[in-house]
Amino acid sequence: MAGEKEHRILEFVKQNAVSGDPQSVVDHIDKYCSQKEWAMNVGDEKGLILDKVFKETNPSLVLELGTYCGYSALRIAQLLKPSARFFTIEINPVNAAVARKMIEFAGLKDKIEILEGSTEHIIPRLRTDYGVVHVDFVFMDHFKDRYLVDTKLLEDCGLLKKGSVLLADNVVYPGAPDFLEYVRTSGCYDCTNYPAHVEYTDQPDALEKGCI
Ligand SMILES: Oc1cc(-c2ccc(F)cc2)cc2cncnc12
Ligand SMILES: [Mg+2]
Repeated sequence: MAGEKEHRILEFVKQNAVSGDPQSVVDHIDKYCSQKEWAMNVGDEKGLILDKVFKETNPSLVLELGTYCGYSALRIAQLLKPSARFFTIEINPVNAAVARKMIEFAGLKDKIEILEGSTEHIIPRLRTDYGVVHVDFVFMDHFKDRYLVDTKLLEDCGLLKKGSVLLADNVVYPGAPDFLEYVRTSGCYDCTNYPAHVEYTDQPDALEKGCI
């Protein structure tokens, strides 16, 4: 049944991590998913790259595509400046429900706005429904076949500006070849590749940064 593993991850966190301590929650998700059941969190190795790129950007408006259980949302929310706003979009209602409970347990529910639905539906409504003018930092970690179309949707909605940063997970495995081709050849992005591995494995993967 969809969602069972995600509920087991949440239960392990609630039984073992320190309530109100986001890093304890992040560490315990990594512990469970590296020792008990693999799950598609960005993980500790790629998470440190996410942290580094995020800190270099110091964004005021952050968008994540693909919340899952809230792991990367917690990493990001720990680094947000006080005035920043952070939206994360999750299409799967079971994952969104687990993420809400995970984020509440970590004590960061006031920092993170989880938007439940498709990127296709929500991105065009960010300006009218949430007052978003521009997005400074986008972490892409959702369906790989949505990376390119959602990048173009963000462009077409006027949500990206000079200085906006896209950071995409899994550009090697499972891979997002059309997205990579576009950001590297469109002439609009200055790209950097960060080689790493699929979370909790030795399978090669990478993050790709595209700066406007
Ligand atoms: O980080 C990720 C990894 C994998 C994945 C799946 C199967 C496999 F064998 C290896 C890796 C899938 C993802 C889907 N959405 C977001 N992130 C993901
Ligand atoms: Mg991923």
